[in-house]
Amino acid sequence: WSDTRIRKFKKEFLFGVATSAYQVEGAWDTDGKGESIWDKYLHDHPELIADGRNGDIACDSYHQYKRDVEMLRELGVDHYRFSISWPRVLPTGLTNDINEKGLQYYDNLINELLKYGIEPMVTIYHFDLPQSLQELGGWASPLVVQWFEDYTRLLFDRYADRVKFWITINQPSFCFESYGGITAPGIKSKGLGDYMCVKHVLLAHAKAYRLYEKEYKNKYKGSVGISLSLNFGHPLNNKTENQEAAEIFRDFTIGLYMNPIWSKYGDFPKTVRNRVMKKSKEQGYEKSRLPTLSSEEIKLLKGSADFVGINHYTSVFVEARTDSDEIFEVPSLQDDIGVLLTQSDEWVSGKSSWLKSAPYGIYKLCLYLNEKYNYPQTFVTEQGWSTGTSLNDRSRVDYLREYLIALLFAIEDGTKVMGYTVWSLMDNVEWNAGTSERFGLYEVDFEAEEKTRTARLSALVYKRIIQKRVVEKDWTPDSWKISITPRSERDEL
Ligand SMILES: CCCCCCCCCCCCC/C=C/[C@@H](O)[C@@H](N)CO[C@@H]1O[C@H](CO)[C@@H](O)[C@H](O)[C@H]1O
Repeated sequence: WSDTRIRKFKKEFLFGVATSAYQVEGAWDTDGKGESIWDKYLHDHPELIADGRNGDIACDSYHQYKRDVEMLRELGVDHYRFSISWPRVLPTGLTNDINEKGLQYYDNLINELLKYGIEPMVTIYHFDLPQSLQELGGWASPLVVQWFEDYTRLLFDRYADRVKFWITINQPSFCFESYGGITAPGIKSKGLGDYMCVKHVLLAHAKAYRLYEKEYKNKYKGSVGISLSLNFGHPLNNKTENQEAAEIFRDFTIGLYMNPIWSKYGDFPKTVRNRVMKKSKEQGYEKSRLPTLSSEEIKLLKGSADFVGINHYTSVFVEARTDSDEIFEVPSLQDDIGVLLTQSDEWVSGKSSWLKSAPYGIYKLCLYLNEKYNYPQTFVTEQGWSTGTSLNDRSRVDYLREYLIALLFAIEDGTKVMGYTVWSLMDNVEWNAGTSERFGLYEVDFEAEEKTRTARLSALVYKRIIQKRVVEKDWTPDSWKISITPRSERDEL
């Protein structure tokens, strides 16, 4: 990015931060909340948590939500993306038992946000399925589509008058970790259960979208989208086989979710269907391990989103391999894709092993989506950087600035982006990594009873970017104290 022209985010561009219920709320069994798959998984397997800290208490946002909103006001954000815990509002997962105290908690949070002019952006599902539904088959069962629709209706009935941004599901690609035995519920069904899960997640999303479209949209005028994990695969070099390998990788990691909703003909990408079918036959399966979508399902899915939520953290290089079955488990997504992934040693590393900074990845991703899906409406719903504990998070500042600059270039080249959301407002429970990887603009002292939150350098820098709508590479704050800027003053800046 050598040219020095100053690029600005428009006034209507929304800046925000994100969290999710399991990662911040704590209060795992308070006020009638049911057990989630993450409660069970980490209670049963404490040895899997890097530093032994699970989500039982986390940031205690269930009790400290007013402090969370105060931090949002200090940052001066336009929106706050948070998720609703399904088992907190429906302890059995089904609507036979509605937990009023759970619903009240989100009422309070939403009202507190609106009181200060902060737009709530609600994720309906962020990985924490009620354990009782897991025992009935979870996301591998087709019944989950109806369960999800019933749960969603409850939320729309209760909150749609105040919530204008809805995200049905966070990252359907969770299926590959959940059914790869890596994350809750820890089921090992690679190349089979994971694909069933993807199909049902997409259908659940589409049903929720159609429900809003039919019964709530006219009245409340909100938008419903889905957040996808869209990291970018660059070919390792210009060799044709690596270019093709990168395209296959993108079909499996982007197209698998985007094609059914955003492509002209719908359905999973042809390359993915053909590849999994061929491998399945070779492996002795009569039918493809990738479930088919019926013509009604294709119709239901096509066009079922007002925006695509982009969760983008990093990039990979993709290299063609012919011997993938010797490297990866068979069957598995990795074997079906059949490529080798690497990251450059020159990319700065975050605290998470997979997280390296390659800002041009978001630019390339945006242009790829524009070309492939005809300039879809997007919203960056997550982007973030992990460190250890320190208030001086220079590497996060660099990461944020460089990615935002790359995003400005993508906007200039025609990408339709409504807003940007930093993961995360504060340090939280990073799933199996516990609190060993910190993603927060605010540091959280998990040892302290009140889970004290303190602004990091990145919080001050992000506040400044939001105020000025430009990314100033050399700006440093005079003091590390953060305080609330009244909205009226902010709007004058
Ligand atoms: C020499 C070895 C080289 C290996 C190179 C291969 C590395 C591939 C890495 C690709 C990235 C895969 C993992 C990506 C994960 C993220 O996209 C995912 N974690 C995003 O999920 C959200 O992230 C937040 C932070 O992790 C999380 O807290 C939040 O709940 C998720 O929504």
